Amino acid sequence: MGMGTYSSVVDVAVPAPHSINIQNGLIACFTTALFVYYCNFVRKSKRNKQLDDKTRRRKIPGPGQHFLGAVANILALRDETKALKVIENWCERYGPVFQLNFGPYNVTALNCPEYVQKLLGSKDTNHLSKGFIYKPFHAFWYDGILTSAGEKWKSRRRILEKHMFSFKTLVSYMDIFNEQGDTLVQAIEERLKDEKEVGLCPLLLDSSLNSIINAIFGKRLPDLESSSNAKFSFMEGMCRAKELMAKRIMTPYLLNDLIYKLHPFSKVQKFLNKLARKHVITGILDESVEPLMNHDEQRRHNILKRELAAAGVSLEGIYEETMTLLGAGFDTTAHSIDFLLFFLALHPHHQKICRDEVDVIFEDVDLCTSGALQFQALSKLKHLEMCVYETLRLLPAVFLIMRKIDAPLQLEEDLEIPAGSEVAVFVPGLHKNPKYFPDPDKFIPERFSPEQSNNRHPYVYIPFAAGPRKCVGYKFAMMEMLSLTAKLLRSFEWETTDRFEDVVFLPHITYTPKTPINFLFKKRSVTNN
Ligand code: HEM
Repeated sequence: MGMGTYSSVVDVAVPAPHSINIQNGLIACFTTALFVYYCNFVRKSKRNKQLDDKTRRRKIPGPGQHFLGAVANILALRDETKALKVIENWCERYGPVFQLNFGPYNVTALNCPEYVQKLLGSKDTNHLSKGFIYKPFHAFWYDGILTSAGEKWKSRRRILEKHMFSFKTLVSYMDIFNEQGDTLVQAIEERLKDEKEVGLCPLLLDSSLNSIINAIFGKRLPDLESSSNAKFSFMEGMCRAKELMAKRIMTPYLLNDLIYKLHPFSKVQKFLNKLARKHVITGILDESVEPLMNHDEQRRHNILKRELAAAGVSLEGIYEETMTLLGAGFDTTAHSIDFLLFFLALHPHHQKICRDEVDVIFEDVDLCTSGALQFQALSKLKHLEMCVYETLRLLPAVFLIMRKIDAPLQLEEDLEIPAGSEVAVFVPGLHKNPKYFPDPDKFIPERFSPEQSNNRHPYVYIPFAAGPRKCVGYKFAMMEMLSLTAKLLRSFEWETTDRFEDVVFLPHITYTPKTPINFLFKKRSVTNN
């Protein structure tokens, strides 16, 4: 979400003067709401204790297992610049399973591949619903495939897999990634005229949002923004929505509907929702706004709308899936590319191996025609692919996965997580476990060579999750990361003045650098066939 680029959600302050009237009545309402929240908290704590006594036979350790633990844990995570490190430390300290009270929520964290497989690999529909942290997502993406469950989730997922992410459709996206790669190269060249150091985050966010909009609708960001006539850009709205979601998750009393309704954040949410609707309905879902399209784009044109409508999904349903795909796919991929370029800058030796690999491809007319990478070229980028995997191991954009289980989850003979529990997987807990990845903080792409990864447990490395709810866009994201980085490797060499240990990552739904990572690019002189 490029927080160095976009100002904080608190200063959105867009719905200005009359919001002050609301705040006058707010203090009285807030006291009432706090009381309701407290009652709810006591009720839930009692219920959790009953569940514990009834079903668990083994005592599970964890931070804050005392009278004020729920509050102590909130305080421990309050500083967002340290929150990710705090959870990493808990994972290291408490081992394969631990218990965590977070305000009124009692969370069981699974932290070893065997247990994680039991949860994420389960096909039992009672284990597929999402946990409480997804509540703020509903406010913006409604009940789209990321948050929905049951039959609705199953049928929509089937449609997306069949029509948007099938092998044939994925191959047709290569023209999008080529176009975005060339645009990115040009944009960097432009920036180099005035600036020595370039932060790529805003360019990458634009690029990945464009890729998804083009893939789903055969349109581009300017099509969407010019037709809607809104003052705030769509991108700015999306970034602020994510920041607001993150703030709500980290402040659990805001997950209470009554308190949230009275809080100024809900006003900001309404404003952002109105903005998104304006952009998306008039800019992309409205067929009367016809963009300029090439042949592939015409074939794909409004693929999501067409296929969902054919399955009887209403316009509202199409809107929620559109927002879900745009929201789930844009900053995850953009930040991952930013991190990959950062690691390649910090490790010039790996950058060189990747560039040599890319040069061979660009000089082969079957794999790269007139500078356009062909789909089959991507499978030749072996070292680059390992670098992508290693980047996603060290900085998995989606660091937390949660389920609310509606049936007990048996982990061991004497260890059962009761129905109704909130169960979490903190991805870096697995990815940084030295038992599976020796020297876990080091960037060593060779860990993902076939020889080194063949015997690894399949649930120890899960940047795209795993099992039935694995990321539906993971192949799309991999293609995008490989193609864009290949284009950059062909056109530039780069370094960075930043040190890894100085970059602060914030838990803003996805791993987000607090300030932009800066690059020093040097243009290469190469001519493409
Ligand atoms: C590097 C890029 C990406 C990463 C690391 C990533 C990671 C993930 C993870 C870990 C999940 C599981 C979340 C959970 O169960 O709570 C997920 C789900 C999802 N992702 Fe991605 N993702 C990426 C890119 C994309 C892209 C490009 C799209 C769409 C174009 C996308 C769409 C989705 C959707 C719709 C889901 C929900 C799937 C379901 O619940 O059935 N993601 N992603």
